[in-house]
Amino acid sequence: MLSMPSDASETIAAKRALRAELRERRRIRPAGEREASAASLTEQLVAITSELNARTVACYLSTPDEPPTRAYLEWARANGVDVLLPVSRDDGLLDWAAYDSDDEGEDVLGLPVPLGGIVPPIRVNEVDLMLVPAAACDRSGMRMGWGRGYFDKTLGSMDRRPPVYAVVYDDEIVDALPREPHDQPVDGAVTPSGLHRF
Ligand SMILES: Nc1nc2c(c(=O)[nH]1)N(C=O)[C@@H](CNc1ccc(C(=O)N[C@@H](CCC(=O)O)C(=O)O)cc1)CN2
Ligand SMILES: Nc1ncnc2c1ncn2[C@@H]1O[C@H](COP(=O)(O)OP(=O)(O)OP(=O)(O)O)[C@@H](O)[C@H]1O
Repeated sequence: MLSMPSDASETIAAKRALRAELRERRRIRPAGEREASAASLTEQLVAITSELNARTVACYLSTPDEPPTRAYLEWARANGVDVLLPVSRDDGLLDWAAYDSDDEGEDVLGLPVPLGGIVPPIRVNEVDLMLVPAAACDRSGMRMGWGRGYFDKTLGSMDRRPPVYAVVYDDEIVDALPREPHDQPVDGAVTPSGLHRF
């Protein structure tokens, strides 16, 4: 792991290097390991949703390399839990769409999105739980994403924040991450091995 950088440009470079390493690690993660962890990740996502008695959650539609969320999303639909999913905009902000059909398209960055309607942006302020994608998080709760600041801006603009949990693989919880002033912390992480509160 990299040493802690001291100034802003070093921090940005350190994040970039770490993201490249994490992206590669996800890319080469053996399919067998991914599949073996999928069921326990789903159980953990269901457990935190049930524990918080969440009626509405924000989550994401996973890409093949990300910790898989689709089985959880199906559970949510079958159990009357409303789900909002992010749709990247090219101005750096997120729209949110309801998970109300299996039809998928791609957003401006090529990420999977539901083809249901975009909901009024205020709705994300009313969710009971946010399950956010991340590249890594550290034991103090710092989250590092994929480098466009979508979730920092979303979380930074919310005045009443629900519990926010990053969804990552176990080896993506690290001791310390390079940190910039705008970085928004999370309350914990959900991994295949369990729930981690920071
Ligand atoms: N499934 C899923 N949906 C999601 C996210 C996600 O992480 N996963 N997002 C979570 O925020 C948003 C999209 N975020 C993105 C952030 C960066 C890049 C990207 O292309 N990054 C550059 C590297 C930039 C850098 O290192 O500075 C790259 O990968 O080449 C793509 C999407 C919204 N939807
Ligand atoms: N609240 C904010 N207001 C304005 N710009 C921001 C804000 N948060 C982040 N940014 C900008 O977004 C860029 C990416 O930020 P950062 O590297 O922290 O993203 P990230 O957390 O990895 O990405 P994401 O949230 O999309 O997963 C930075 O260059 C930063 O200047």
